[in-house]
Amino acid sequence: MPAALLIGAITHSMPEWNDLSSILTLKEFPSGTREDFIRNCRDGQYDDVVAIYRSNTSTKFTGPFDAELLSVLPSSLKYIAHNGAGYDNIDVAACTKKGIAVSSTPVAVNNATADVAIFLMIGALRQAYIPVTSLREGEPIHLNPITTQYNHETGKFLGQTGLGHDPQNKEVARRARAFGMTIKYHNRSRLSPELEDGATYVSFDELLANSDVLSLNLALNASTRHIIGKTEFQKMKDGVIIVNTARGALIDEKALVEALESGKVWSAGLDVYENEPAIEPGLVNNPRVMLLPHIGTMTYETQREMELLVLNNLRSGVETGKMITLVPEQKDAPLLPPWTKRQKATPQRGPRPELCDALPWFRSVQGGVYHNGNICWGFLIDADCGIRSYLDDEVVITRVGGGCTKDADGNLVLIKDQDGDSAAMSSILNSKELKVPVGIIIGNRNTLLNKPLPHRYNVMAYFRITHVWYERIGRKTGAKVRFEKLDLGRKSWWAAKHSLSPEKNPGYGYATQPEQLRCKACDQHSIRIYDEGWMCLQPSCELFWMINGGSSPPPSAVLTFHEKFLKSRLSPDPTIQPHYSLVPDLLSTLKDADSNALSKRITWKGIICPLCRRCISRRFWWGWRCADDNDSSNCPFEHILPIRPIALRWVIDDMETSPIKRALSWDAKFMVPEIDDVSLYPYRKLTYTIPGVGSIMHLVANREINSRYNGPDELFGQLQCEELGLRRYPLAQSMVAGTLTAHFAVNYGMPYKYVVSVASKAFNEACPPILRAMGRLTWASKQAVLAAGDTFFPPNEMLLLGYLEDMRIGYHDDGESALGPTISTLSLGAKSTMLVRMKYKYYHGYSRAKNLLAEDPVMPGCKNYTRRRELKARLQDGSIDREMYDELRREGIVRKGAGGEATPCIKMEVNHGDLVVMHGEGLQRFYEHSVIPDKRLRFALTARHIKPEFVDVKEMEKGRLELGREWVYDGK
Ligand SMILES: O=C(O)CCC(=O)C(=O)O
Ligand SMILES: [Fe+2]
Repeated sequence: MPAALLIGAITHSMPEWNDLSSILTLKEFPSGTREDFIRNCRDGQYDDVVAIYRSNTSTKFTGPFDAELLSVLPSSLKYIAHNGAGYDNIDVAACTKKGIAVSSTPVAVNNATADVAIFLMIGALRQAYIPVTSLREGEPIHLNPITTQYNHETGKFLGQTGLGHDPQNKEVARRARAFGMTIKYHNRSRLSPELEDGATYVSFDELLANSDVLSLNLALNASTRHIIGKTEFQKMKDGVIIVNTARGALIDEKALVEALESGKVWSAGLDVYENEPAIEPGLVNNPRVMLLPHIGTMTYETQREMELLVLNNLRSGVETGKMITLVPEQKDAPLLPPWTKRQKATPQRGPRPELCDALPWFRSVQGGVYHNGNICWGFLIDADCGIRSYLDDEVVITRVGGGCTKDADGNLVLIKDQDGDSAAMSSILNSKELKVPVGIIIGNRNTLLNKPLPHRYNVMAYFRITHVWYERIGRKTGAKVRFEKLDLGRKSWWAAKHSLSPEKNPGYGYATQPEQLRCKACDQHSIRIYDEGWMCLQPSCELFWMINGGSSPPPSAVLTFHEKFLKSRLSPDPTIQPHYSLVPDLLSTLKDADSNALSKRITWKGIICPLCRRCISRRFWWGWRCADDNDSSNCPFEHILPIRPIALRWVIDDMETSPIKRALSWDAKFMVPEIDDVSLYPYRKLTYTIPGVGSIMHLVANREINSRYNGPDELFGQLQCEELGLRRYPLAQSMVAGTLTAHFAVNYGMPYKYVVSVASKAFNEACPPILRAMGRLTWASKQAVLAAGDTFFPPNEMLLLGYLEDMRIGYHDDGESALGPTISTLSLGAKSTMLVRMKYKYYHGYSRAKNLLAEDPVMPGCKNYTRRRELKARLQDGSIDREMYDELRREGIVRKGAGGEATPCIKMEVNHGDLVVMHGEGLQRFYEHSVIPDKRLRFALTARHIKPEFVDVKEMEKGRLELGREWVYDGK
């Protein structure tokens, strides 16, 4: 069991901490020194720790969680649940880099801290310290010498400053409003009206100049340290009142002392200090300052609420992979877009399939445009953006891919004119018309940014399509598109460090419009794109691509974009909203999903790692793991789904979960089996025989068979309770490296080369349901082999497949040199359709590459059967020679297109409990099969005999299987 470590103490929620012991080993470091703590880490005492509970108070035992401390913390650590609204004693950036999630307690403290802020504000306004102490010191009532400057708060401005959406601001504001104060605030960006709640947004300087009371409610970090210092005090009103309940170091304390002494600041109310626990003597000695010993959150309710929030964060991290109140730096992480990794030498994981798995708005594993329903949702810019492309902080200009070939120098050149008719182009035009935001991904082969990109694929942002037009590219007409970032309110992650934010960029603006002229030949408007001059952009116009309506095209292929075209911006439009999250958070939707939801298609799609933001495909039955199999240094994130067994009732529609006896009718398009209700009673035995090739025996189960003790009904439940080791592997032959199979698989017994990447599991490690199924499969194989009059070799290998909604196995054969001729399958759960068809090359007599088969078997049912059989007969009787034979056969090759696949000859509905046995080597050699389950949970257990001479002796042991009495099946 993984462990959690408590540093320091929990005062009010010890029972809840102890409750965690059901999922975690609990360890404690109640007090000590940094040296002690580091020693414990180095000694390996915390090597199983995945989560740490710490607080601002416990910092005195360990010192800050800085890079030094992080370097000794165990590599298993994934979550730091911090108790405190401030967390400046944690190096969040270093944590993020190491894939450690950090949470704080922002909300719990709001009310208590806001109370203290108001208490200090009134105390400071009335300079309460003076009368309070004078009374205690025996001064008579009414002889108090001070009349406070402010005797009523009405009408005073409360200037608040805050960065980020800190709800504490709101609580202070709400209280201050009750005293009749007006609220102004400053933030990095303006809040939405409902968060603003009547407060006025002003610049930082305005806030300083107009506030009567300035209350600080913001987090401390490098850019907010000393945000109030000498210069800021100078900008303030004379007699201003300063309140600080956030962090001491926001104010330069020495400057505050000076400002108090000079009278610039009338009084101050402080709960926090720059160098706690030390306090600047100039403050302690000044009776106009109200001082509190950092009591902002010191109420029982707040303390308990904070502790519970920390524990909930910790639990949620461990159980779901996501903390509830992650620190904002990790929440937004604008500098960490979702990404996929560079591909390794062995393509275990392909970057492109992982990207497309995780992003619903970019499911295109090939090509640069993702469109669906004639709408473009996503766009990839990688190596080839074409000539005259452009990229800056907010604008992307690129060609629309497709229609290209490589020339002798390896450059892509257009081979045909582009127009609005292609599916990609029309989807782009639609998205422009319908104002659909398009997500853009940038690949690291793109050189427009002029700096290295962090990952193979990087998600940029949502963009709007502003212009689509045509240009002359080489000898052809090519389409171009200009995108503009949707959210101009914040700087892009790919922007250079020192580049200006969009609002401050000179020349940028909604007022700037590209120039537009009407063509004198075609009377159509075209915008001016290039500095070199205006050109008509209508491909059909005689003046298309002629500079300034003259008779010559631009002098050079390299052109400069016109300033106005680059700088113009569409006005912001709040009605334009992306259809999908740019960074989807699938995990958050699965927290309370039931088992049925967990078998849905969406849950076997990819997620974005909440720690390192990598796109992760679902490779494991149990959930997602970020790290590669053989790469332990990687991100520690994994998410285990709370999978509970799905009832048979949910996957089978038949009224009582399966018929007493199945009614039958066959579609005349397919082969009709031979029916035998007697020899394997209570099974109905259906046999499909392809003469000279092989046979398929379908043993149809029924309710009686399925409901028996340890029968299919129970097996279906039992399999779901075991950790079977099911996972998805990369498809061996795939257009895109790393594409995973659309089903989960695991092998037991004799290993054979079909399984490339994992050693199979030995039968002596197999759980009872596997062995029980093996008993059934052995029985079924034997029936089929004996019926065919062949020698029976008991199966010594099993492949277990798991299918969730929409998973399937496409056409394939099971024929490998190591495999014997008999393959039997037990189906459990949802019904499926199994189709069998002749392989392409035997169907046509030539391969997909149009190479003639050396030996064409010319089987019944193949294409042009009569003609091909006749030709073959003529070759055999010597009336034509081989050359002639080949020449005549070549005439039959379909020149264009795929030539079509064979139509399936056998179609079976395979139900829960049914057994299917394929027997005959030719069935795998000449035919192929596919299985399409009925969208719900299904298992298929396939057993074969692997010829021992093909197996490594060291592995032989795994295939040893002596079916004990309890596993043997008798056919009932
Ligand atoms: O899912 C099935 O029923 C059969 C799967 C299959 O064809 C195979 O395991 O090779
Ligand atoms: Fe198969």
